Amino acid sequence: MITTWPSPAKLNLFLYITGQRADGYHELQTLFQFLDFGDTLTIEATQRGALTLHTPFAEVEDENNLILRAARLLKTTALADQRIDASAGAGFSIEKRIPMGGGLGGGSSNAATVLVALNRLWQCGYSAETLAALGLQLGADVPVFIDGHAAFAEGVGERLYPASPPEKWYLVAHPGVSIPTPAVFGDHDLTRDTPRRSLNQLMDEPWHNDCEAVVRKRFRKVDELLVWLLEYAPSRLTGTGACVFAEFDTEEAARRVLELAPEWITAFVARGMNISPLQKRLSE
Ligand SMILES: C[C@](O)(CO)[C@H](O)COP(=O)(O)OP(=O)(O)OC[C@H]1O[C@@H](n2ccc(N)nc2=O)[C@H](O)[C@@H]1O
Ligand SMILES: Nc1ncnc2c1ncn2[C@@H]1O[C@H](COP(=O)(O)OP(=O)(O)OP(=O)(O)O)[C@@H](O)[C@H]1O
Repeated sequence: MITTWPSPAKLNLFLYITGQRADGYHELQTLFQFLDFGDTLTIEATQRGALTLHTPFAEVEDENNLILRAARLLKTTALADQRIDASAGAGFSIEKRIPMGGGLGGGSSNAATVLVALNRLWQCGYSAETLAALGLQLGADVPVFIDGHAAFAEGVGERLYPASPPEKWYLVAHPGVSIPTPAVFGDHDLTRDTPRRSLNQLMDEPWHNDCEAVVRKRFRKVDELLVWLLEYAPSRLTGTGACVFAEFDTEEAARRVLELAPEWITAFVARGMNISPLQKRLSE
């Protein structure tokens, strides 16, 4: 049977770096919200054993593609736990809409959707907590996509507390450059000592992203994009970039600005969602 699954994008509505662990990873305080915009995965569970991506990416070898890495991880784990046998297989196709290296979490989201969907299709019976722990091996943002609820996150993003920020309309814009996460986390000038605050305190204060200054300094196009957007609405970087978002109370207001966008800007309008489209699909 062929099934289709949403793989939504996320925004980091704020992102603060409060320290660095001994292993080099950065301690964050961030607020995740999903978008009603994302990729669509088509998955066919088979009994032929193989895990196949029918729509390979030009930019990523199959071996490294998070779709297949997530599928392999679940298969190995479920085989070891004797929840499936070696004949469990799957074929995947994806309609990719989320720009890569954009700070919209596309790779993590694809991995989460694969874990959740195969857990259902292969009837592995793992809990969301177990899937999130597995997913964390693939990327820091996988757990929030599995959890499916907007969340305040601490640690490297693995300690999640459900949150319900306003579901605003966003103009999300891509400046045409791809920014690797390690390039930003490795920058000497990055602010790494923002004091930790409670969620209540954070919700009451204006929201920022500690990666923004470094990204604006290193990537002129991101700076130009923010200068342009800030004329119209409060705007920030998401994740480690390259995408930025401007927030609006209505879809019409966001679309009016979209129409004014210069040609070099790729942009779309989407709504913030506190329950992810994947979560909604699961409860159908
Ligand atoms: C910053 C966020 O975009 C917030 O949503 C994500 O936490 C980044 O997640 P991601 O792109 O999936 O990043 P990962 O693949 O987990 O990590 C890539 C690299 O970034 C650095 N990294 C990542 C996350 C983190 N909290 N501290 C780090 O220092 C590490 O060098 C790591 O090897
Ligand atoms: N299925 C996939 N979709 C997107 N990227 C993938 C996938 N598989 C592997 N990757 C690799 O992972 C990298 C990071 O992808 P991703 O889209 O998660 O980053 P991002 O948008 O910067 O998000 P964030 O930094 O917020 O996690 C890509 O640049 C790509 O090389």
